[in-house]
Amino acid sequence: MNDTARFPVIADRLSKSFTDKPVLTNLDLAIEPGTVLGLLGANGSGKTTLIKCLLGLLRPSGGQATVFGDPAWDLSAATKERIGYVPQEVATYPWMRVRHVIDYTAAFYPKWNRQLVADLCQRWRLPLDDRSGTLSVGQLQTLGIVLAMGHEPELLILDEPVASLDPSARREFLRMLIDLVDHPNRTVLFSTHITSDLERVASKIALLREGHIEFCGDLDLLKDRVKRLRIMADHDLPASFGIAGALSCQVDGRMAVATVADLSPDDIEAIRTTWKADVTVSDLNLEEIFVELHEHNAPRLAETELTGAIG
Ligand SMILES: Nc1ncnc2c1ncn2[C@@H]1O[C@H](COP(=O)(O)OP(=O)(O)OP(=O)(O)O)[C@@H](O)[C@H]1O
Repeated sequence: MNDTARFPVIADRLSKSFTDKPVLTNLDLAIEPGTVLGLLGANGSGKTTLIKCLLGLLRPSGGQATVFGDPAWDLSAATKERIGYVPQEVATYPWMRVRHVIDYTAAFYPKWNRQLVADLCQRWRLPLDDRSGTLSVGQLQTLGIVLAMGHEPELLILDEPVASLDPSARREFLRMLIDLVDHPNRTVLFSTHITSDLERVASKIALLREGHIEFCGDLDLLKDRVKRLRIMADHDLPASFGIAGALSCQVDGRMAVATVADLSPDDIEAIRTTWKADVTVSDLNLEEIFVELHEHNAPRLAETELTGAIG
């Protein structure tokens, strides 16, 4: 089986620049079927650009992307029927009533699950008789989700779909997402800044930084790779104290707190003996890892698998 048959979504050395500004640079990504892939990146890192390139809404400057084997820039109607997309800003015809927006969208699809749509509208209390132009931002976002779900897509691409949802609507949405992927061939690409949502529903995480996918894999693997060390030496540490490859390191007298990636147990033992120090190792949550990587302008994670667990 070739890769395009195995992976519903592939980006192969995908690049996208706007005039002379590179946003994506030789980006590689392959999403396995049945995955909820959480896409995480700083504002302006290129998440929407990547999503639009995958959907054929932007033409790449280099490389290529395929969705269900079709070139993303030239998706067939049959492939489009297998995709649901919730954009960052949902646009509808503002003069249409909500129920007419739904009927109008349903008319484009040979298969439409009216019961599912009715259930979702009821759960989210969508005012079906209101004109869509009068909906609040959050209501419009739920309508966008309903419209993307009606044809029961195999691939659902969500670009910050929950930013404006209230906590109960967000919880409902996450529950629905969990139900949705309880199906071996359903795949979800989910871009959001709400890391706790990703910890709840994402089976894999892709970190987008500096135009590349810096890490793509299980959240647990990412947590295994990035750890916090608290080092207490028996004498003051020099201001120049550092750990090779540390993402960040703060020194205060005898104590140092460092965030490290891919440090081996031998490296930790070396710190203990060199500095006659107690070293405690702790886990970080996804938000802390994200902040470490972005706020401290940390070096990129090496694209290697961890060879030995730290701890
Ligand atoms: N049509 C465009 N023309 C010029 N520059 C653009 C265009 N679209 C996006 N950009 C630029 O590309 C960069 C990436 O934007 P993009 O919207 O993909 O980021 P993002 O990661 O989705 O951000 P956010 O998290 O804030 O939504 C930004 O610097 C943005 O200004």
